[in-house]
Amino acid sequence: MLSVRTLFGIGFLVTQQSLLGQGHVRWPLQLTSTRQTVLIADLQEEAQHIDEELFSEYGFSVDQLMELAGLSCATAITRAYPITSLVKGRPSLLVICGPGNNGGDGLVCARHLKLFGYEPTILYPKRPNKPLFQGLTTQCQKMEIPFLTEMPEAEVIEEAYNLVIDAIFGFSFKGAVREPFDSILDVLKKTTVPIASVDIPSGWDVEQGSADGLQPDMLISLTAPKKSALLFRGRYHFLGGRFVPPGLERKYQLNLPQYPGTDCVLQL
Ligand SMILES: NC(=O)C1=CN([C@@H]2O[C@H](COP(=O)(O)OP(=O)(O)OC[C@H]3O[C@@H](n4cnc5c(N)ncnc54)[C@H](OP(=O)(O)O)[C@@H]3O)[C@@H](O)[C@H]2O)[C@H](O)CC1
Ligand SMILES: [K+]
Repeated sequence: MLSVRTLFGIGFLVTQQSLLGQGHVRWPLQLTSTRQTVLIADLQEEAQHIDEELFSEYGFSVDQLMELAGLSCATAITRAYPITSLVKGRPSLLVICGPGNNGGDGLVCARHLKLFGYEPTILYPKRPNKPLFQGLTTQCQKMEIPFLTEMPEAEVIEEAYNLVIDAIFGFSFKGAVREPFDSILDVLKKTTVPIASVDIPSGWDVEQGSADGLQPDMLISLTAPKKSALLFRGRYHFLGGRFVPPGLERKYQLNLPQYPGTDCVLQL
């Protein structure tokens, strides 16, 4: 059971509901599980600022961080759903990629999962006309990962796949879901196959979540859990994206937990 604590000099406990009702609660929010306590990127803009500073002030490139983010996701999936635990005859997975960097994380994740012995299939309906995403698509094709041309029905997903990886939207999602992703999310809400969401369950408001939205079995928070992660009710919550320099961690008071040894993921 998750509990939430705000620390405004003195610590006191509040309920999740009352906390989430306050749109402008500032840092730090804590997310406590039986394993770890981590602080949460409270506002959508803060998650975006951290991301921008990694590129502008700290000299990273998008493809570098995306590679580490996608590798974290693939590694976390191997921990939660080892091949030996999968119920279908083949270790088949469906990876659904959106039009932004969250979708890029999904492509990288699919490539690593293939190397780890899984059989991913990708749905990538809206592809940005940028060399980064074209390169990631080519890499997946050369890894002999099939691409679907349309979203399968919920029953087909249930028959064919052990897990759906939701890499549709991350922290830049805003407003009502536009097509084709609206129909895709409707199908995902109907399926009983477990869903692993990259960074944020797609369709959820980054801060407020979504009462009637996806209910993934797994969430892989990247850099730091976002505020809506307080509403995650699935079985597996992992932290990934082990690339935050100490100065940035101090500036945003991230107080990230220690990753064990050389691991790129941590179960929360
Ligand atoms: N620092 C890190 O932790 C890193 C995280 N990474 C990953 O990047 C995403 C954030 O990526 P970003 O490209 O900023 O945004 P998204 O992937 O969340 O989505 C942007 C696209 O989504 C479209 N969009 C937005 N809202 C809607 C909507 N309501 N309906 C349909 N489509 C929507 C938007 O389209 P526009 O037409 O508005 O342009 C964009 O195309 C983060 O969450 C991590 O997963 C990086 O990989 C590395 C560093
Ligand atoms: K997502």
